[in-house]
Amino acid sequence: MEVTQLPAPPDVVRSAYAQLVVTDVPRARWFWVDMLGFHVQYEDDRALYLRGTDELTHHSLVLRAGDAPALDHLAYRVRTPEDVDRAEEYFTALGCPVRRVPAGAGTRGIGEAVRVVDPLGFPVEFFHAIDRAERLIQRYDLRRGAEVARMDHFNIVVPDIPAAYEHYRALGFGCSETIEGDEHELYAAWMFRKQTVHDVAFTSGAGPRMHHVGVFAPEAHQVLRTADIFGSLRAEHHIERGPGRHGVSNAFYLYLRDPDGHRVEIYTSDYYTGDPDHETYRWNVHDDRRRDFWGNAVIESWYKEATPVLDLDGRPQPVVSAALDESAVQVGADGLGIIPAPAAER
Ligand SMILES: O=S(=O)(O)c1ccc(O)c(O)c1
Ligand SMILES: [Ca+2]
Ligand SMILES: [Fe+2]
Repeated sequence: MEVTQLPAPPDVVRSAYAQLVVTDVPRARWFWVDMLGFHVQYEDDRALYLRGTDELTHHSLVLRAGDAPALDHLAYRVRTPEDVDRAEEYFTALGCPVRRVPAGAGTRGIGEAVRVVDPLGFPVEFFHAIDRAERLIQRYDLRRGAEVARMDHFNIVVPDIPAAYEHYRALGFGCSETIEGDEHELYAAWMFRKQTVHDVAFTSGAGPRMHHVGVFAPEAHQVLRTADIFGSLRAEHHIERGPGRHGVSNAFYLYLRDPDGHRVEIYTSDYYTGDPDHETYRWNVHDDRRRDFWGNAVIESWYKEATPVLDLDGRPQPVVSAALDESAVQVGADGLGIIPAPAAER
C-alpha cells in the first residue's frame, strides 16, 4: 500500500499563549493580575489579555468569560507567515478539524491564524503575527506578587503518552526528559522547541484535558514569596503543591489553583537544551526524586484533577481514560506513605 507523504510541518518557535475560560472575570483578575503579577495589556468586562514582564508581544494568557472553566485553546507561535499555511496543510493531511482564522476575527492582538483539533484532541492555534507591546523588562516599579516574567510551557493530560510523544516529535520537538517504567514504558515526557526544558509536557491520565500552564519567575525568591503572599492573605487554599525542587527539569516550583480550578505552576531555574546533540535524560518511575528532588509526596489531586478542553465550536471534548496511571505505581513517598529502605550507599 502506498505510504502517503505528509506535507512539511510548521516551524514552531515556542509555546506562546493559552486562552482559558473563567466564570468570574474580576475574581480571575485578582488571582492572575494582583497575586501573580501579570500585566494587563487589554481588558473589558468579558476578557483579560495578560503578559509577563519580559514579554514583548501582546499577550501570553487570555482569560475570557464563560459558563464553565475550560481550555479554549493553546497557541504556538510559528516562525513565518508561510508556517501558518504549512500548519493548515499539515493538520488537514492528518485529517484533523482545521479552521482558518483571518486577522482580527480571532483573538485580539493576533494576526492570521489556523486553529485545529490536533490528533490528541486538543484545540491548538498556530499563528505568526502578533502585536508588539511596550518593553516592561526593567519597569521594576510595576512588578507584583510572583513577578511573572513569561509563559514557559503547557502541560497536557493524555491517555496515550507514546502517541503524544510521536505527534510532537513529528512537529520537530526535542525531548529533554522522560519518566519511564522498568521496561521503558513511557509515563511522561518533556518536549521543546525553544532552547529550554519544555514548551509542552505530558501527564498520563484521562484526556484530552489541560494539566497546567507553567509561567517563569525570575528566581526561586519569587516562588517562595508567592507562597508567603497567599499565606498572608489567608488564600493558602490556592496552593496545591510545593514549593519544591523538581527532579525532572531541576526547576524550583509552586503549583496553585486559580478560582476556577485552573492549575498554574510558578517555575524557575531550568536549563539550556539548544545543542543539536542534546540527549534526553530518563528517570525511572520508581525514583522518588523524579517529581520532587527532595522526595516530597505528589498530592493525589495533582495527578487526578485537570481542566476540560473545548472543540473549535466551544463544546467540551469527551475524555478517554489512560492506559498507564503513574499515581498507582508503588513509589516512595508519593502519597502512599511508604518510606522506601534507604538506597544502598553509593
Ligand atoms: O514534577 S516533575 O518534576 O515531573 C515536573 C517537571 C517540570 C514541570 O514543568 C512540571 O510541571 C513537573
Ligand atoms: Ca515520591
Ligand atoms: Fe510544569
